[in-house]
Amino acid sequence: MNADLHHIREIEAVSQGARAARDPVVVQSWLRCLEKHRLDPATRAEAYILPDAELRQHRQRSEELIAIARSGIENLYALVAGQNYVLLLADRTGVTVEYLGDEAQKSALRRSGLYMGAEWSEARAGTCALGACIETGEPLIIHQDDHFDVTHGGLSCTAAPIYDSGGQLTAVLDISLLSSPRPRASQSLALNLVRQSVRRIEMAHLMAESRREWVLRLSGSPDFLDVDPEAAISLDGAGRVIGMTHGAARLMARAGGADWRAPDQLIGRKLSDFLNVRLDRLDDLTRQRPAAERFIETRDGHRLFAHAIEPRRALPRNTPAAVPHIPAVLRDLAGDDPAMAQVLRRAAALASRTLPLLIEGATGTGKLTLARAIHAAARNGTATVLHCAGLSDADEPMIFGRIDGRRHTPGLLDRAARGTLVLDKVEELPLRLQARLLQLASEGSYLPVGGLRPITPGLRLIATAQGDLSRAVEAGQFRRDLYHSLAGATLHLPALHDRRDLFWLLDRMLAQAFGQLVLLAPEVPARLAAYAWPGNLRELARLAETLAATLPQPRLELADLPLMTAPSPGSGKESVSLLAQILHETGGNISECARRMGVDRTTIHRRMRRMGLGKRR
Ligand SMILES: Nc1ncnc2c1ncn2[C@@H]1O[C@H](COP(=O)(O)OP(=O)(O)OP(=O)(O)O)[C@@H](O)[C@H]1O
Repeated sequence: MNADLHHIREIEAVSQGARAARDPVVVQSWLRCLEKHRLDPATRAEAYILPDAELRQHRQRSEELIAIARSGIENLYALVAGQNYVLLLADRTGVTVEYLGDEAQKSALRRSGLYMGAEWSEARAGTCALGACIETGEPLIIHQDDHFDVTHGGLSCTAAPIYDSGGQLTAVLDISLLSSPRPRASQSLALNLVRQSVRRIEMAHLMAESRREWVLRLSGSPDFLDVDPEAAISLDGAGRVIGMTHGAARLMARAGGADWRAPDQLIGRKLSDFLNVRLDRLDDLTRQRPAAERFIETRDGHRLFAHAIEPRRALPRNTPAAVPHIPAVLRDLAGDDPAMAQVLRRAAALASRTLPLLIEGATGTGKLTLARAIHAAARNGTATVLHCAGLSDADEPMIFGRIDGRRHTPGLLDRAARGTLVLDKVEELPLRLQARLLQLASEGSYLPVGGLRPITPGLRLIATAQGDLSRAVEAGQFRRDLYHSLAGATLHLPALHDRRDLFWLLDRMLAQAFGQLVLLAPEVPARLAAYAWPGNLRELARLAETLAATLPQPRLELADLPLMTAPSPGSGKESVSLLAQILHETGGNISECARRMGVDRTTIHRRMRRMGLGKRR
């Protein structure tokens, strides 16, 4: 019987209750394919690769995870170098958002779906390691004809789930081979490696999140406790669990008779429900004492070794969990605006990493300013800006330097070494220079003009683009490979008319330019809010400068404003005072009103008095 037919018959037999000589996870996945996903084993489906725009959305949602997982993935890839393994990081829907594979095998890998953007959900691809791992939440191997669809019958795939610190499955790490030895057991080492990488990724994630909390790291043996622990738990000031690695979730579930699949049975509970540890004795478990003396017991009687790590800045006991630290250079870029707060939180998390960043936004939204602030927040060296608009092929030596015989004329990249290179308006880069920059973006090195040996300048790359760079890719104006290399993480800056901190920004700009606080007449805010600000922050900054030069006194009247004719999209607020409107929307809640307008409560009271608005209930 032909092998494909044999495979289909085996699946049919399993569906009718026959016992199969297969790993039970494979059998259960086959049954899900038939019953839940309604797939037909006789229908072949090639690997599905998402269109670019959709992939981009998936990558954006996973950016922080990719940033944290990247070094773990790279280490794993280095461990299996030369053995034809491909590494895929998929989000929780099964879409590959990060990929490391051999360039030489690229087209074969793409055809087989071991590639960026491939969707490996069980519902789409049938039994496969990524899909089955998402369905079961467990590490597993799907080897050759374990795959439901015969199309994937040559692949051997091993995957382990990555859980976030709240206990939710957030991604899957997969290590795959296009062709592998016949015995399934050949992949046992791969399973251990991928498990270990995932454990370290989760650990790095938890540690990055928990700088201001106590973290308790645990291990069955004291030997690797301080360098490579098995599990970790973060705690609030009252000794309640606020975060955990998956290893810790399993351990606590076992110790406390809870279900690790129900994280709410673990998060928020007292640590003492699971471990015999007193919160006031955590100090005894720090590295002040030798690891072998730091043992504790679980509630179900297992001995573990523990390593308690103090909060970076201790919080008073019983205070709620602290907000992540955002360096002042970044915090200074916005008032109280939720979209900006999110951008700045992500920027702070990404600042100290080497991952290339892409900052997108309309003209004047502050892309270059943000790029410089990210550099200032974390890196030594200088931030060098390459203005891509107006560059031509003739600028190659200016950028890459030139080697004539033994003479090296350094270029901009040499001068930028060990700092940050900002590629400003990268969408304007001519195609030839895009090709030249690809090596820098993907491998970190470049060839000077006339040079034979690549130079590795140790640069962090930040690119800025006006609008959506993926559109330029789709229009064939920007290289796709360069785009993927640059967009390690993407930050989107909102347009000014969508920001809630317009008045905070204006107050600050006017105060700086005028030398003291400038009061706004009651009608002014509504007029400013009704305007579209097509030039965004640049336009606001210019307005502040002009006003500061022309205002006779520190008070801004409607008549002082220039003619501003572009109405804000959908605002219709021209005739309504913004303050009155927000007061109405918030039911007269002064604090909320102050928060929304990006000013303090006294300012609201003062403006209300000036506008003759009584305090409403
Ligand atoms: N966070 C901010 N607070 C106050 N002013 C800002 C801020 N960001 C930018 N600006 C002002 O806006 C101007 C434009 O900023 P920037 O050059 O960073 O924008 P951009 O998005 O890179 O612009 P473009 O795409 O048009 O080159 C700056 O010169 C500065 O005056």
